Amino acid sequence: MDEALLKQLQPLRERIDAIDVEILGLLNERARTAQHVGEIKKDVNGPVLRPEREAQVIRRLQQHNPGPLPALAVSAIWTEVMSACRCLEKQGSVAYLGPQGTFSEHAAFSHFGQSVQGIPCASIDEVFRAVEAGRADFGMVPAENSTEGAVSRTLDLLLTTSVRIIGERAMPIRHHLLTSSGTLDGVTSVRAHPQALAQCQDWLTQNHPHLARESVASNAEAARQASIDPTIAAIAGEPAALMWQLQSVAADIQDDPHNRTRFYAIGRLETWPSGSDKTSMILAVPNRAGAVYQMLAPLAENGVSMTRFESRPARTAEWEYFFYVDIEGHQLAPQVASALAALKSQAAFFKVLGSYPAA
Ligand SMILES: O=C(O)C(=O)C[C@]1(C(=O)O)C=C[C@@H](O)C=C1
Repeated sequence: MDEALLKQLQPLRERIDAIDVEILGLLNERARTAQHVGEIKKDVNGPVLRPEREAQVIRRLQQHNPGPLPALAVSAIWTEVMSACRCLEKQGSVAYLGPQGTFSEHAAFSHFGQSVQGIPCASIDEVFRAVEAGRADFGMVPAENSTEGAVSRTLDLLLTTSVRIIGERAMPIRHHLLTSSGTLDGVTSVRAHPQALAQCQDWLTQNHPHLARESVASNAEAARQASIDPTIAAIAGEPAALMWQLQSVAADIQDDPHNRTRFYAIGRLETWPSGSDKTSMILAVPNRAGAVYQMLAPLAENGVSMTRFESRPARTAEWEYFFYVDIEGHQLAPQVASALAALKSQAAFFKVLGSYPAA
C-alpha cells in the first residue's frame, strides 16, 4: 500500500483499534455476568443452554439494530458471543453426521457457535444414540431438503428415541464439482452422498453423462476420496473443498438454485416459550375414511397454523402411517395446549417431539 493511502487510513484504523478495546472490555463484562448466571444455574442443577433466551437476545438486538450491520451479521456475531459465554459456564458438545467438512457440521457450529465441542458421527443413528446416552449434549440432524423432501432416517429416529427437538436451522446447500487438479482429466467417476447426487442429477446428465455416479456415506467422504484418487470427482460444498484442498471444476451445480436443507437441533431438555416458536409432533389415526381430516380439525378450531405435514409408512401392524406435523406456537401457549389436548384425545398415537424457537 502506498504511503499516502496509509496516512489517510491511519486515523480510521486507530479509531477501530480503540473501539475494539472498548468492545473487548464490554464482552468480558458480559462473560463475567454469564458466569454469574452459570453459578446460580449450577446451584439448582439447571441446564446451561437456554434456546428460548438465546433466540430472544438475538431477536431483540435485530429489532434495535440501527445498521449498517445486516440482521444476519447481528445473529452470527451474537451466536458466537453467547457460545463463548455459555462455554464459560460449561463447555457443551454437539454430535453431527461427519466426517469434518459436512453440511451437518456447518449447521451445528452455525447454530451452537464455535466454542462448542464437535463430535463427528458415522451415521444419523449414532448422532441420536450419542445424545440419548448423554455422550453429547446436543445433536444436529438433517430434517428435510427443499428438493429431495424429508430425511426419513431422522423421522424414524424421532419416533423411536427419547430425544427432544430444541431448535431448527435452514441452510442454503451449494454443491460444487471438485477434483484435486481442478480439471476432469483422467476422472472416470463422480461420488457423493445419494441426496447430493439426486440434487445434481439434471446438471450431471446434461454436462457429464459419461461419469459413473457412485454413492458414498457423505459428501465429505467423497471429497476425502477425491483428494487421494485422481480418477474420482466429488460433489461437495465449500467446507469439504477447503478441508481436502480440492479445486472447483464447476460451482453451484445443484439443479435448484434455492436448494436448502432444514436441520433440527436435538437434545434432552425442554425449551420455554421464546415469543415465536414451533411445535413438532407425530400422530397416527385408524385407517378409515375422514380420519386424517378429523385428526387435524382441532388445529383449525383453535386457530393454530400448520407449517409442515409429512407421512411415513408405520411398518407396524397397528396403523398404516405416522403423520409428522409441525405447527406454529409453543405447547405451553393456551391455544396450542388446547389443540394438543384435543389431538391427543382423538389420535391412536400421539407424541410431542418438542417446542423450540422458530428460525
Ligand atoms: O441467560 C442465561 O441463561 C445465560 O446463561 C446467558 C446466555 C448468554 O450468553 O446470554 C448463555 C447461555 C444460555 O443459553 C443463554 C444465554
